[in-house]
Amino acid sequence: MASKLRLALIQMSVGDNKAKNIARAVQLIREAAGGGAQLVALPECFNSPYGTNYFHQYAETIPGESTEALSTVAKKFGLYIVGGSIPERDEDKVYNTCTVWGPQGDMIAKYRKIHLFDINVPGGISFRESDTLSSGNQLTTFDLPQCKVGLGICYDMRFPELAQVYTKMGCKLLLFPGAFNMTTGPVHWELLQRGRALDNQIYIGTISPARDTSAKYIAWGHSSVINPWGEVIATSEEYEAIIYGDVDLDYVEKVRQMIPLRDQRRNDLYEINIK
Ligand SMILES: O=C(O)CCC(=O)C(=O)O
Repeated sequence: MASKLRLALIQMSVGDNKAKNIARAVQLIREAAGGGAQLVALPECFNSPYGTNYFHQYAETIPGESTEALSTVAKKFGLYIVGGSIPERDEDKVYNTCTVWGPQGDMIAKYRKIHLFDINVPGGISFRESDTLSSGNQLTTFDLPQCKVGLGICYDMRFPELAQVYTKMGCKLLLFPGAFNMTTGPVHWELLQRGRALDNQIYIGTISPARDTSAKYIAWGHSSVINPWGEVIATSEEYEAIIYGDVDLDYVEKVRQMIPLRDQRRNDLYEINIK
């Protein structure tokens, strides 16, 4: 089994014109293909500004115009694409949904954010996704030739149980499209990723939109790849950028041999269960 995987994280600028957002995503995916990426990942809400007042307006069904574009471009360049997320309409509900596309243009996974972002930090940020979004109810993984990959979206990263369960399912890479903000981003964004990577001895990739200081919700940026040793191996500032990260699956095993947490767990005293 191949042990190397080149990721490209597309930290793209997202505006209020959906067609332009989709076109920009396609353009940057093409560029990432030229850069040798085997898997390209987009940010949370890549086709719509992030905000409860936008989700219904920008929501579409799957298939729909955004996901059709991803399918076409995945096939054209023979790539895996993790389509960040879009507001997905399904009957009377809207979800924050990530779709994954294989090199033949087929949808190989669909994940609906399971932990909705409802917080209130006085003087900082107050947000209630649950005012307009419904939560998904399923963990989701997909298989690459190199490894199994687990999916989460943004706030999902705060729940260590999710990453632990994915690890138990055999994932060696977790991807979190996410748009942290100017209150929680500076303190929590990198710490959470490094924590999840280190706890589980896996790779983590996060994909943010670029920062737009004129937007109502200002994204933190700083998309990154973390290795199983807890190191940041690729990252960025807040601007639009493609971040390449080279994942080495053999290194996962090396780290697990050096610090053999998996054999030292006290499953006689505690255990993470998969429902
Ligand atoms: O957890 C946070 O601080 C930010 C989460 C978020 O922005 C989201 O889930 O979309």
